[in-house]
Amino acid sequence: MGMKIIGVIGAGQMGSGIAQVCAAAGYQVKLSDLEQARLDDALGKIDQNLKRMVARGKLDEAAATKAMSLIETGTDYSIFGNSDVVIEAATENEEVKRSIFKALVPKLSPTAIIASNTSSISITRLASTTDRPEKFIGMHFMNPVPVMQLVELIRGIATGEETFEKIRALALDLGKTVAVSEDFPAFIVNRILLPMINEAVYTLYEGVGSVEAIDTAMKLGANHPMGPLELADFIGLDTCLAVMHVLYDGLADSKYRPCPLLVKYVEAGWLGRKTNRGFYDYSGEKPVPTR
Ligand SMILES: CC(=O)CC(=O)SCCNC(=O)CCNC(=O)[C@H](O)C(C)(C)COP(=O)(O)OP(=O)(O)OC[C@H]1O[C@@H](n2cnc3c(N)ncnc32)[C@H](O)[C@@H]1OP(=O)(O)O
Ligand SMILES: NC(=O)C1=CN([C@@H]2O[C@H](COP(=O)(O)OP(=O)(O)OC[C@H]3O[C@@H](n4cnc5c(N)ncnc54)[C@H](OP(=O)(O)O)[C@@H]3O)[C@@H](O)[C@H]2O)C=CC1
Repeated sequence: MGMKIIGVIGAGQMGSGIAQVCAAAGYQVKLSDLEQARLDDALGKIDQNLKRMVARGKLDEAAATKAMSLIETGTDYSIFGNSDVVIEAATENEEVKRSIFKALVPKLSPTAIIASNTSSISITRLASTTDRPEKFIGMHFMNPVPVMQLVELIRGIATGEETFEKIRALALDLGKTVAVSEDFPAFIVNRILLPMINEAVYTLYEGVGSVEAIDTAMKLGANHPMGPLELADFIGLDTCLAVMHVLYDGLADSKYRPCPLLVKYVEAGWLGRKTNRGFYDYSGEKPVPTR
């Protein structure tokens, strides 16, 4: 039986993007977060994105209206009772994810798959906190979800082949391309990308270049679509730091040491675009470098 109903936990930038692409592909979507206000924000953002796609001729109006009508929100996990798969996209924190799975599992149908969009945390370890490690998998979308082509798939040690095939088919049906990673800290993309971003923060910290110089250098010198500091702000500095901690702890190599300046920004609550301040200040019309 094919999948029909997809649950999404966490309505931040990733959860809302995942909900959008699933609904646009015709799946029924159940989206949850801690606060209804956050869910209303997410619905607003999804609606805006779909309307932009209509304006650019990428989607017809009826399809956008249909997609919006397929998304149901709620703050209680009972909305996931008939979901075929639940994709967890809450904050990058192992304790948060563990407590979500603990509360979620009793509400699920026994056949439901749990997929985590974690950027870095061991799928094997997360799976072991549930009653269904063979039905647990890493399904790692990239940001912005509607635009980025890749989904990384990560099998935990116990992930069943049927689970893997179902989730691979889902990713393909969403129009994505799959790359398979083994279950090691931060998988493939973030094992490579986040140390680069962390190094860019060290480059700033040591005074090698200004925010603007570093981002201009990498955009024009290496043809990256965004500079590394702009990208860090886009990902969220809390998420960047969390991934560096997982790399540092999981691989026990000092080369993954989080830059103290990154730590300080997160401690200040300067998390990037989502808080209007990170390496850039986003409160005005155009982002302004802060160093
Ligand atoms: C941390 C992790 O675990 C893993 C990660 O995700 S790491 C982050 C991975 N992502 C990246 O590296 C992104 C790097 N940046 C880029 O590729 C580009 O800057 C970008 C695609 C985000 C924007 O591209 P751009 O050419 O500068 O901007 P723009 O022309 O405005 O956008 C291109 C298209 O994307 C759409 N778009 C841009 N941002 C969007 C968003 N947040 N949501 C939905 N659509 C978006 C635009 O509407 C536009 O669509 P059209 O072609 O229909 O006009
Ligand atoms: N940012 C990125 O570029 C990428 C991130 N990811 C991963 O996706 C996940 C989400 O990241 P992202 O969307 O950026 O983060 P955001 O901070 O934008 O969103 C996280 C959301 O989860 C909510 N949340 C926190 N705790 C719970 C809970 N117990 N139950 C339900 N919801 C909860 C948060 O609510 P509140 O704000 O109220 O705490 C927030 O709305 C993380 O695992 C991250 O590593 C994966 C790929 C790319």
